Amino acid sequence: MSTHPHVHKTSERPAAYQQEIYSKGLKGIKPRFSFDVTQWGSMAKEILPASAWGYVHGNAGTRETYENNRKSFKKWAIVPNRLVKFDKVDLTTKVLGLELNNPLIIAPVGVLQIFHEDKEGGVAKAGGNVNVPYTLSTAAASSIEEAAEASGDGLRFFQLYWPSRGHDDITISMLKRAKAAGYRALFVTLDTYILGWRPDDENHAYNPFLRPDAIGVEIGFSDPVFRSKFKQMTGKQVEEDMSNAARTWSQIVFPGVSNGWEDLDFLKQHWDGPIVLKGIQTVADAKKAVSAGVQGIVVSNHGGRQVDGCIASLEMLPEIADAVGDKIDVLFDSGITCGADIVKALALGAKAVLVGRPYVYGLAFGGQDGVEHVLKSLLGELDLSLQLSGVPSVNKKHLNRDILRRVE
Ligand SMILES: Cc1cc2nc3c(=O)[nH]c(=O)nc-3n(C[C@H](O)[C@H](O)[C@H](O)COP(=O)(O)O)c2cc1C
Ligand SMILES: O=C(O)C(=O)c1ccccc1
Repeated sequence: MSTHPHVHKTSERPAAYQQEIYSKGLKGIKPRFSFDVTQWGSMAKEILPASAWGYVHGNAGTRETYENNRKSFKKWAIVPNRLVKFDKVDLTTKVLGLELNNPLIIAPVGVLQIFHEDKEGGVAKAGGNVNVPYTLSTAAASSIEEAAEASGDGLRFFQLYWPSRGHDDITISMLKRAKAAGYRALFVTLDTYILGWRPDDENHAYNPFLRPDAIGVEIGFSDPVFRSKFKQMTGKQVEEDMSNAARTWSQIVFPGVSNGWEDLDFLKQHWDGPIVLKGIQTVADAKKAVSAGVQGIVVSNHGGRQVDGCIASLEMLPEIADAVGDKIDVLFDSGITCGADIVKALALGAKAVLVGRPYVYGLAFGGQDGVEHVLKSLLGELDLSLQLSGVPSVNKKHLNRDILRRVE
C-alpha cells in the first residue's frame, strides 16, 4: 500500500471560497450558483427530465429510511467552545494510508451521463480541483480508463458491484483495469446486489441501467472478459445486440444474491491495496470486517435507497465507531446535506464522509462547475463551522462527541 500524499493543488483553506465570492461581488460579479443548500435539489429538478429526477431523488418504499437519515442529524446539535486560540482549522485526515486534505470523498453514483454531459470525468476533475477524492461506480457511464484519464493526478477510488463467484473472471478483469488505471482503493458495495423497491423509478418504468442507449453499462461493454464471454454465449459482439448485452451485464453486477464473508479472501487476493466495505449498519458486521482484514468500512444505508423502514445510518455510527474505530477506518454516508452535517458525522466517529446527492444536483445544474461549487460550499462551511466552534482540527482529540449534545 502506498502512502504517498497526492498532489496538493491549493494551500488556500476552504473558507476562502467565501472571500472569493465577496471580492467578486465588489466588482459587480454575482455568484453563478446558489449557496442555499436547500435549493440545490429544486435547481436540479427544474432542469432534469422527471425520470432522471425520480432516479436521483428517489428512495426505497415510503422514503422512511431517507427521512430517518435526515432527522437523525437534527437529533444532534453542535455546542461551540469559546476563547480557543488557534490559527486555522486543520482539515487533513489520514484515511486508508492516504493523506487527505479534506475529510470528504465523492460517493460512487452510477450513470452520471443522465445528469450532464460532463458525467464521470467532470465530477472526477471537480474533485481533483478541490482535493476531494473521486469514487467511480461500477455502474458508470464512462469506462474505468476514460474516468481515470479525466481524473488525471486527482486521487481516485473504484467502487465494485461484486459479481457472483461464477463470474470471478470478470471481477478480476475489473480489478486489474482499476489497478492499472491508478485507482487507489476498492470500495465494495454490500447493500445493492439488486436494486431496492423504488416507487419513483417504478412509476416512470425507469431503470437507468437498462436504457435503450445502454449508457450505464460502459464498464461492462469496455471489458475484454465480458465481451468475449458474451460472444461465446450469443455468437455476437455486444454492439450487435445491445439490449441483450446490457441485460446480461446488469445480471452480472446485480445478481440478486449476495456473496458471503468467506468470499472476501478472493477479493483480497486480487486487489493489491486497501479495501473498504460500503453499506455496514451493525456492530457485528463491523467486527466481521475487522476480522476479514479489510482497511475500512462505510457506515451507510445507501442514502435510504435500498431498504425502507431502516434505522438512520447516523444512529448506528457512534456504536460502530466505538467498536472498531481504533482498528479500521470508519467512513460514513447517507443524508449529509451541509457542512454542519459533516461536523456531526466526524464528531460521532467518522474519519471522513462521502456525499452523494448534493454533488449530483450540482452536476445537473452546473456540470463540472456545479460539482465544484457544491464541494467548495460543503468544505467552506465545514471549515468555518469548526473555526467558530473552537475546534482546531478534525483529529479525534479535538473533534469528538464533546462538541455535540443529543437534543431529541
Ligand atoms: C443516483 C444515485 C446513484 C447511486 N449509485 C451508486 C452506485 O453506483 N454505487 C454505490 O455504491 N452507491 C451508489 N449510490 C449510493 C451513494 O454512493 C451513497 O451511498 C448515497 O448516495 C449517500 O447518501 P446521500 O445521497 O444522502 O449523500 C447512489 C446514490 C444515488 C443518489
Ligand atoms: O441507484 C443506486 O442507488 C444504484 O446503486 C445504482 C446505480 C446505477 C445503476 C443502478 C443502480
